[in-house]
Amino acid sequence: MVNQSKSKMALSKIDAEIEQVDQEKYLRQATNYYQALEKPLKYGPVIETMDQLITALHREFESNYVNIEMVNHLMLSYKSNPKEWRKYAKFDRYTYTRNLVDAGNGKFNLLILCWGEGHGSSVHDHADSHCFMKMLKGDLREKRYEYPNRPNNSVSRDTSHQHSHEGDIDPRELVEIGETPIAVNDVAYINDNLGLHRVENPSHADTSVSLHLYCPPFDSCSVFQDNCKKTTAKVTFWSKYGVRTKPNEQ
Ligand SMILES: N[C@@H](CS(=O)O)C(=O)O
Ligand SMILES: [Fe+2]
Repeated sequence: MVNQSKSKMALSKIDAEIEQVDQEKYLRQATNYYQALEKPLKYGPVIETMDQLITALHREFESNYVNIEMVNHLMLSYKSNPKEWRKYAKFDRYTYTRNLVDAGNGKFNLLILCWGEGHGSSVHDHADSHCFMKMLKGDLREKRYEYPNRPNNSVSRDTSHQHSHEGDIDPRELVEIGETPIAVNDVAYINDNLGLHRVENPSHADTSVSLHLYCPPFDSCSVFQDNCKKTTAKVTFWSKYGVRTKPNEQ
């Protein structure tokens, strides 16, 4: 009896692990074709509160074949209500903060990012994950760049066959492909196939708050300098579930 339930437990753990690997594989492949959805789906569910959003997201991630359009829809459908997210919104004087709202059973991360006046991120990628970014308060400006040295983009085409000579200026520079303001309740979407980005709060008078969903979750990404130099950066949490993290829990 004990043995039987033990082996059942072991099996279901293996099943769960397989399921996660398959979902991860599926999500990574979907970054090749998924673009973005600007308007909510016509017949999609209406999301009234942040709790409803979180419950609906969990449901969406139960199966391996996550409906990414539905994830976009859910993020779009929720209308920002500061009372619901205030407890996660913790600011730092010097940099934007990343505050974990929900770890999505290991399948996605939902975070609230708090941007002080003029705060911005460096140019970065999203570790082969999907990134949905919904504005909750204030303004953010997103600048996009081509992903350097990635097959099928012009940066790698332009430079891969060139030989550099002494005195040459390194031709590799990040190529900007657009700049978009993101308004409250809008959702911006990016993945590494669409490029890199850098996000900034352009206001010197007001703070901004955004809600980010990453799937699969990641704990490091790449950061790029103007000359395309790439380094790995660990991403940390300023708080988890509304509680400030200690340095060893970040
Ligand atoms: N992707 C960044 C925030 S942003 O600039 O899009 C992060 O998770 O820290
Ligand atoms: Fe980002």
